[in-house]
Amino acid sequence: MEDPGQYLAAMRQTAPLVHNITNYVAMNVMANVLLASGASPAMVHAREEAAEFAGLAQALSINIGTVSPPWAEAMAAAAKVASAQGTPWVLDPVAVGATDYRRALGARLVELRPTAIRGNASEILALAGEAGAGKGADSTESVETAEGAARALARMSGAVIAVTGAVDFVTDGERAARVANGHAMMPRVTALGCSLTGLVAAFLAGQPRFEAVVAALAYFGLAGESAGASASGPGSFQVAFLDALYAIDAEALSAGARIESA
Ligand SMILES: Nc1ncnc2c1ncn2[C@@H]1O[C@H](COP(=O)(O)OP(=O)(O)OP(=O)(O)O)[C@@H](O)[C@H]1O
Ligand SMILES: Cc1ncsc1CCO
Ligand SMILES: [Mg+2]
Repeated sequence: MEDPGQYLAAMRQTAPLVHNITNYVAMNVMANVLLASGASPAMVHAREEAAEFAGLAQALSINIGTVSPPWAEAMAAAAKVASAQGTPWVLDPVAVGATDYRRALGARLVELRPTAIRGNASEILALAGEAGAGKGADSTESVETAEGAARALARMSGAVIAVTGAVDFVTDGERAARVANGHAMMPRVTALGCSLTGLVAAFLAGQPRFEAVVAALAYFGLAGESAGASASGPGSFQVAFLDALYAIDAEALSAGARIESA
């Protein structure tokens, strides 16, 4: 993909308000990731206001990590508004293969037409109806194992599917790309996948879907590489990672992105 940096520049230019209905673990990490990157996050999940707030935002992310029934109703209501208004929204199906409740909720949210779905390999396999229980929120499968499921899920749902792991895979059902940026420390820090889902939402605001998702993944992975070069473990990695998201500009992203069509 030519010039992924333009999508970072466009996102920073608009500093989109990103509405996130996310999990308790991710809230702080994700809000900091979005702020460091140049977006404007708001974590809003009450049933009484989620739909109204979705109507104000430029993008929405929905993450089922610590869901319970009132949150599920807020998620569905917000997703309906976003889809009706043409606001991009991204689903993060955390541990969707683990329980019947998550499987049913995942299927219900997919029916509400997310613009993109971002998950690890086990989650994308499970959401596509294939095996892939995962180990709670962590993947037990490689990204390559989930590529076929990702293509099928893209065609079935109409969403761009991003499967993340050592090398990320993105497809809209027709086109596909691999993003090799990233660092092995990233899965040792909680909620980075969740935070990436919010960032994907931010990049999608007003931008073409496939390109925006690929650029968001490359930017996130490149920040991971930069942080990994100086960190001595997962603790210092988190701090260096926020600094790297802040420091990387459009030129650095275009120079450092490792994207190949697949
Ligand atoms: N082994 C690895 N090497 C390099 N980068 C990785 C590796 N594993 C994950 N990543 C990167 O980490 C980021 C988060 O992806 P990951 O697949 O770990 O999400 P996740 O499992 O949903 O995380 P969480 O549920 O903890 O939020 C992505 O940018 C991905 O490319
Ligand atoms: C650890 C964990 N448990 C539920 S959500 C979450 C954050 C990573 O997905
Ligand atoms: Mg996750």
